[in-house]
Amino acid sequence: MRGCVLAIPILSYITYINVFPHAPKIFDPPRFTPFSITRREHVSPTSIILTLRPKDARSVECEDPYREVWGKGTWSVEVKQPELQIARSYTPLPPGVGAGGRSGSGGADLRFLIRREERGEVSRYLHSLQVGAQIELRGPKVEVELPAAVSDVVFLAGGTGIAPALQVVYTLLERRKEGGDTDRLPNIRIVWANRKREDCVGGYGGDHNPPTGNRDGNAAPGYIVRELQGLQEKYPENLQVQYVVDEEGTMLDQKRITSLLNTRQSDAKTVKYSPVTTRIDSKLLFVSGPEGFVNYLAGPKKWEGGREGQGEIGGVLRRMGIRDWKVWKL
Ligand SMILES: Cc1cc2nc3c(=O)[nH]c(=O)nc-3n(C[C@H](O)[C@H](O)[C@H](O)COP(=O)(O)OP(=O)(O)OC[C@H]3O[C@@H](n4cnc5c(N)ncnc54)[C@H](O)[C@@H]3O)c2cc1C
Repeated sequence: MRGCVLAIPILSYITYINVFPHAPKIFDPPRFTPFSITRREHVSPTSIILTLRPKDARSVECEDPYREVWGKGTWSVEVKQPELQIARSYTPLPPGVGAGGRSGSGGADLRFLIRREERGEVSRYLHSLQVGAQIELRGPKVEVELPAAVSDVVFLAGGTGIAPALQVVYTLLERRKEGGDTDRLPNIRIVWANRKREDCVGGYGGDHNPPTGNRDGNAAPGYIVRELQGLQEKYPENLQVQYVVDEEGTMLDQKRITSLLNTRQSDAKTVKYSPVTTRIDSKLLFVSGPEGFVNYLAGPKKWEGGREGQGEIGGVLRRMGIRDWKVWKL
């Protein structure tokens, strides 16, 4: 029996090195891995995109070093602030079709959308760094493993919560298509909510057209909007994106969510107390963004056994009595 237990990992390792003979490991938790900043782009008054490349030249030569984790679902890495010795999580943006494109480094580059928080320790540190600076990352941490059977995804994203939405599109549409799995491409609907138009310039869709006379109507779309538009052009049947902007009075309310979920308002009954995760694997409803955004729409996450868990469904979704969607708070 003992031999059996040992043989399984050894066999898996041999299979792994046969399939990926030169696959170097970029990450080596619990250690941090050094990367350097190769690009720094301002994408709104409060946000930048940083492109990072591993300092180890061997990993840069690797064709697709994050292949395994991209096959799973949404993931994050921790970034260290060396002076304070603290770390925060950030979400790699997938290789883009619009603004970013596949990196010239053979795919080892990682891009991050980073919002500067007033008085935030790590986000202010990241915003202060210039091209050439070194950053240390640890991970990857899979946040949500996407089930094979998924047929419908609704993604409610606030601010930088759009990063995991792009990851879901990448894993479920891009990777599946690349793998020839075109029969299993799900239907994905994203709503990207921002406080200000400057965070999503040029982003219109659904019932939301540029107001006449609006200066932004003709402005070049922002970085992430371009990426979303590129994906929509590539997957017109499978991807819809709507934008809501607080300062323009468009809202992510019960009516909008009801229409996204294709449930009639009269079907939305109040439930008493339902656990967040159900056994449904085919319909996934993500709520991703700052704490206040997630709390308002889906109720707070909860500390369970020393780690942050999903908690109960609360907020708007609880009032709607969502039954046949599996809800994930990110
Ligand atoms: C899985 C995961 C993925 C994430 N992905 C991303 C991503 O891709 N991009 C991204 O930008 N963020 C992302 N985040 C959020 C990120 O991890 C950080 O929480 C965020 O950058 C703020 O960290 P900070 O150290 O700058 O702020 P902190 O120092 O932790 O401060 C947090 C908040 O408290 C406020 N605050 C701090 N000190 C004070 C004070 N003295 N008085 C009053 N208020 C104060 C700050 O203004 C800030 O709003 C992610 C989080 C998770 C959990």
